[in-house]
Amino acid sequence: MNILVTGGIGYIGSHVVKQLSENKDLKIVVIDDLINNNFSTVNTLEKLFLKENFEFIKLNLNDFEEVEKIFKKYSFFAIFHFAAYTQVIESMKEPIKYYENNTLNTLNLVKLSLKYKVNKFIFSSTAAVYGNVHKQLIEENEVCNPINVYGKSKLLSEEIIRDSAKANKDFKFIILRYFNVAGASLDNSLGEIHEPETHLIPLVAQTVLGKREKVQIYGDTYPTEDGTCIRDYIHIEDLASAHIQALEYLKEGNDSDIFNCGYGYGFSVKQIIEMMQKVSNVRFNIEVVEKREGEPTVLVANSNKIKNKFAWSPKYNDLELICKTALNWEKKLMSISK
Ligand SMILES: NC(=O)c1ccc[n+]([C@@H]2O[C@H](COP(=O)([O-])OP(=O)(O)OC[C@H]3O[C@@H](n4cnc5c(N)ncnc54)[C@H](O)[C@@H]3O)[C@@H](O)[C@H]2O)c1
Ligand SMILES: O=c1ccn([C@@H]2O[C@H](COP(=O)(O)OP(=O)(O)O[C@H]3O[C@H](CO)[C@H](O)[C@H](O)[C@H]3O)[C@@H](O)[C@H]2O)c(=O)[nH]1
Repeated sequence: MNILVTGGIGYIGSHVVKQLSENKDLKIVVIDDLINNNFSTVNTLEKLFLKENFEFIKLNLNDFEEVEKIFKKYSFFAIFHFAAYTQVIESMKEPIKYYENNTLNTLNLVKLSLKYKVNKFIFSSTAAVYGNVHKQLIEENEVCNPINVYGKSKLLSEEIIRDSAKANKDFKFIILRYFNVAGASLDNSLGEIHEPETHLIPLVAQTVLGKREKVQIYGDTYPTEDGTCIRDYIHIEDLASAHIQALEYLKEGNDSDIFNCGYGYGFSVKQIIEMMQKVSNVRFNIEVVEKREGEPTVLVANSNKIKNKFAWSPKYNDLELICKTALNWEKKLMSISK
């Protein structure tokens, strides 16, 4: 069974590919343009597979002709579509870049899926599609009102996928709306590599290790207990296993659906910093700076739906473990780069 994974060398895609490697009946074809220069991840993943079960193709999805050749060559059973740009601030400054990569390239993949009858489409969406929801826990049927271009580019992709499924009854999708993904694989073989890094947990880990001078808190006057924003941090291994379950769910003949991926409780920026201080036993400099543009105050998932409909029960919903694995991974990256 051939499976296409776009963005399979990235942070989340690589963990999913690793878990997919446990099923020896699958051939995984990864398309990735290596925008974060994570060549080492290609080697790590290649080692997990028999030669005939894995193929890495360095290609940009905007090369529609080449992408179509790949669809023609393999009759894909399913697609996991991770490839995207993911930086909220950049998306506000360069909207076209985001609509092209995140929306237009998704449209092309859906078009090719319909043409080549690839009927299982698993899409990486984001909690950023919700915008500022004034509820403690966000359900999937909440009205989506994204407040940044990144979130809008993903919501438009969702609509393309949903409308295509409405019009083509064989085409099924699972949209996974990830909350804040964090941590590294427990065996420390894979982790987060972003160029530049913008996510809070790896930035704090890099500060612990002396790679950065200080941690900046983007605003401490939000209407929360300690004034900093709250997010629902999900461990990467649990998020990856949700994808394996999504594929199973479609294989069992279930209908298309949308699922939040989070644990259902949130931590503030200050709580993350405190936990990193605890696990590392290192004090570091902290500076409160301006709020970031396009920043929701609280994003926490109601995760009942995924827990009830998938055979998914999170194993690593432990902030200490998330911070420890993130820190171990940053240590490894630093020792390699020395
Ligand atoms: N990391 C998070 O917290 C988070 C949260 C919500 C949603 N997401 C979504 O999850 C997906 C994966 O995120 P990630 O953190 O692993 O990002 P990442 O940057 O680590 O991985 C994305 C991968 O896609 C590739 N890529 C991007 N555009 C491409 C293109 N046009 N052609 C070929 N390859 C391309 C990159 O080279 C990269 O390897 C994205 O769709 C993102 O929007 C991530
Ligand atoms: O140096 C930093 C970095 C972040 N933050 C704060 O920490 C929180 C988490 O920020 P991240 O940048 O780690 O993550 P975001 O919540 O901005 O965004 C992430 O989660 C979103 C969904 O919740 C989207 O999916 C998006 O792709 C993904 O980057 C935010 O309140 C942010 O303001 C800081 O205070 N200082």
